[in-house]
Amino acid sequence: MEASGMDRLRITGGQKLQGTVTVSGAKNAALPQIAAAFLSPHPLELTNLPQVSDVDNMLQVAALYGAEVERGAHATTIDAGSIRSCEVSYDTVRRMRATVLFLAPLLARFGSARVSLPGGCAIGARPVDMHIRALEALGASIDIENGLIVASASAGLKGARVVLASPSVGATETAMMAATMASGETEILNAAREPEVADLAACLAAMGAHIEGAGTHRILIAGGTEWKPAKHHGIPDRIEAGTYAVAAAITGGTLELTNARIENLAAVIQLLEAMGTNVWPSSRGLVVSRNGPLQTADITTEPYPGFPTDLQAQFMALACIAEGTSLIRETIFENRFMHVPELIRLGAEIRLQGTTAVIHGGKPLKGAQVMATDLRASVSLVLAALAAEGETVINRVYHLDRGYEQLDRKLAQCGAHIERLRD
Ligand SMILES: CC(=O)N[C@H]1[C@@H](OP(=O)(O)OP(=O)(O)OC[C@H]2O[C@@H](n3ccc(=O)[nH]c3=O)[C@H](O)[C@@H]2O)O[C@H](CO)[C@@H](O)[C@@H]1O
Ligand SMILES: C=C(OP(=O)(O)O)C(=O)O
Repeated sequence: MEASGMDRLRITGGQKLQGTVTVSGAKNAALPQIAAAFLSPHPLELTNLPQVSDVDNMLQVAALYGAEVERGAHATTIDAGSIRSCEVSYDTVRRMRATVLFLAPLLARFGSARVSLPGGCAIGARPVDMHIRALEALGASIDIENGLIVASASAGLKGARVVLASPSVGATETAMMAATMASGETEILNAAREPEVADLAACLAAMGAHIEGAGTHRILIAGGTEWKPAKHHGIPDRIEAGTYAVAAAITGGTLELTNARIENLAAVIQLLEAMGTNVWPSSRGLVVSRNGPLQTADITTEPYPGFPTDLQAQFMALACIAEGTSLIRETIFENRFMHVPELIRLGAEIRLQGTTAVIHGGKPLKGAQVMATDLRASVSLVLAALAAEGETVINRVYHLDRGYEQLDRKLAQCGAHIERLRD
């Protein structure tokens, strides 16, 4: 049955999760790769694609530009041979910020593009000034007109040094994609080092691009790519893996996370261990287990390889269970504490002091009706509910469906008492 926007999740807490969870492909790797397909007139086949609504929406937007999109369960082929650099309505793109990633490929391929300026969202204002500065450094002229980013480079983009003011993931991806079609070489300095950036580079390389240094602060891209048909298998979702690791820790259970890549989770594993959870590699991924008491934490979100902002809300739920005071500082987004009032509804004691959350853990959590306004905030409520006494109903499940493939089924298979209430 199709998931509805108004579905709710009912969770009865108290079960120790046991079993195996298969980690899906990374949403945040898939989204830029769908945009990258626009650089080439040849088909790009993406495998290990997660079945999440953000991917569906991104593919729908690709189709609006004229791409031929074939969709399998965990794969897609995007043929951008006959796309147009047209305008897609704000209503279509406002649901997803990642659609701004179509700007660079459209501009690089057609010499002009008009893409809706994405709005802010629940976690922050999220401007795209660094994307724009990067394209300007490559020779584009850019104006903002009636809510649109209007970009042109009639003489083509020219390779250059692009120095990012901070290591933005999206701006690094924009610069890297544009540079593959510029004339000459581009050097991106202060580049984001996230694994999803390196995976985009691997995808672009399979398509014919020449890129060095992705995954480091300095990326070199040779322009003038001769594109070819390509196939790329995306990396597993490190944020989904981290979320299930917290599910094991918060319930005092044991989960094997198949496909999880230890090398992309170093800061997360270090923190789990510091909080009293055991983590070890298995032949298929990693195992996370807790049977002793949880310890408090002192967490600061940072760009990769630091602790990821996309796991901040989940670890806040975990800190609520640890006896004593934990601190969580959010340094990436200015408003990413929307889960705090809802965790308080479940009985947590949390005080906000500017960008720091002070969690007085160890108070018993009790089920309640809750809802959240973004993906990771929602999943933190699911995690807290797994550890809470009694029944929790989480509204607005569509936030979860944006980025978690079959969350309810994966948790139920490991013993969680979780049920999707269809609208
Ligand atoms: C689809 C995707 O991959 N999303 C991820 C990506 O988002 P996204 O690519 O949007 O995140 P960025 O790394 O660009 O943003 C980091 C910070 O820089 C700011 N900024 C960014 C661009 C810009 O032009 N100007 C500016 O000020 C943002 O508002 C934010 O405060 O990385 C974030 C940080 O790891 C993750 O939380 C998101 O899950
Ligand atoms: C913030 C996230 O995604 P997006 O950048 O697509 O909003 C996320 O995945 O947690």
